[in-house]
Amino acid sequence: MNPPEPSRHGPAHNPRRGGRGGSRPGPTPPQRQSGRRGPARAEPPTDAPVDPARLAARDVLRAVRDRSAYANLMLPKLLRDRRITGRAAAFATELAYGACRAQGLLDEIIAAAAGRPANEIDGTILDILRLAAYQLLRTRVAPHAAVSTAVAMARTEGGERITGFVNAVLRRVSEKTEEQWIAQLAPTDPIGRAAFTHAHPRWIGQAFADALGAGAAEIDEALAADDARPTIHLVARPGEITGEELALVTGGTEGNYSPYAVHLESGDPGELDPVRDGLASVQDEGSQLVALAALRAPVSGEDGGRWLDLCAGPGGKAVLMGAIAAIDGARLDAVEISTHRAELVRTSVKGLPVAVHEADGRESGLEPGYDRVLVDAPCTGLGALRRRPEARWRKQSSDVAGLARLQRELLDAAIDLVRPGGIVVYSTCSPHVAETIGVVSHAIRKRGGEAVPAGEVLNEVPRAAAGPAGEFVQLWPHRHGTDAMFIAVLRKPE
Ligand SMILES: C[S@@+](CC[C@H](N)C(=O)[O-])C[C@H]1O[C@@H](n2cnc3c(N)ncnc32)[C@H](O)[C@@H]1O
Repeated sequence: MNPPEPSRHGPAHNPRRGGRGGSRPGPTPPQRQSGRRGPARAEPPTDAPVDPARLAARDVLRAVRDRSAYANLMLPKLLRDRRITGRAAAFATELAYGACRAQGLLDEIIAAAAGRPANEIDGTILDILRLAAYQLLRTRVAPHAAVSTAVAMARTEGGERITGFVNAVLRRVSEKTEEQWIAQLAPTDPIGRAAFTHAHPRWIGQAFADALGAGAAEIDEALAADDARPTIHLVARPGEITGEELALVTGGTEGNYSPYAVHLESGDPGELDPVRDGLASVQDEGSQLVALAALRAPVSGEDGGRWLDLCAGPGGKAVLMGAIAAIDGARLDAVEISTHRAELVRTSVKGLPVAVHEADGRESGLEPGYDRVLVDAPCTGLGALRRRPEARWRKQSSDVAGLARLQRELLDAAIDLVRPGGIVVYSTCSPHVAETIGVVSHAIRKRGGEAVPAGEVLNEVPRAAAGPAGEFVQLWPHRHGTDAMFIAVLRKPE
């Protein structure tokens, strides 16, 4: 079997794709490509055995489709169970995550090549076609290897009757580059086109464009960054290790904004000593900035050290706030509605001055008078799609209204719980304006108070102003290399 071949998708940028920039289609050498290439014409399939990496990727696609599994939970377990390591593990990861991210785009191309909608193709065969189409269009894998392994998998699934179909569809897919397929199939309006090109549902492209507002011309860049494999972000635990030390120990690079952030290109963070020893954990740098904003924003009068995290599970921000509370002599209450997630918070805050309460944040029963409250609200998660490969194809625009209602209620409860002159930070890992500016503007209209310019609290972060007067912060993968976190800082009227 051919050894796994690296993707053209690099880690830190959107490295797409051979053929962009006007390379002319042409005959393709059968072996590994470097840089641009023309259409990846497939050789006749041979009866190759299928390697463990492709089988693992196929099984992930199947579990995602069949059982609504999460690819980023399923794959690491499967690799461990099957003892797939090294290059093979990296190849399986690239294929599984890449094909999940690109699913909608791949389905349009497969449908065009098959002459029928993707949802009319048997699911197990569609998984195989997606996997092979991904290899043909977005990696340097030799086309004959992509096709022959797909045909071999199809033979196991459906016998000889299906191999001809799979072979014919993939041959048609391989006759064009990704760019040529996009030119043929993409809608012509700018947002529809950008969404199609960067493999996002249209409504998400529209939500990004709405949130970019005056910056909507960046839509291509924004969706491209959201479609690229993200780097791993670690957070150094304050009081235990500095960001600089963590970067040295792990070979990573220090973050751009958070003093605790370290970025790694790849690898399994669970294998790192500082992570094993509880000195560091995985947390997007944008999430670190949320916790920092909650602790840095100036309260009126003395900070009495009574802090609250109203939506704490699984506990990333509670750990960072709790570690700083330990240094500052403060105490944090952490509320979480889900039993399982409250337990995760309990485990991660052990040894810190944090009390975990399993409760509905809208009626927590906690004594009002907090100096600082963080509402890191449940949301659509549209700002963290790059870290959840299949998520963009599962979410529905109809989820937004119900979440916005819950977000307004949680923010209202937070304002009840904070003392006059105290600070409420409202954040979402979604840039959708109905979940961000819409919720905060509603609270200010209803409850009064002022928005403290979040950009002043996080003055090290450039080009992040959002909202009617630029009073909120909206982070973006393409501008900041973080998830698309929204942050508003409110001070309760005295
Ligand atoms: C965006 S996550 C919070 C992430 C967390 N702050 C962290 O950094 O790890 C939102 C959390 O709110 C919880 N949640 C949902 N509805 C809630 C409610 N009514 N009261 C309290 N927590 C709620 C969800 O279970 C979820 O764990």
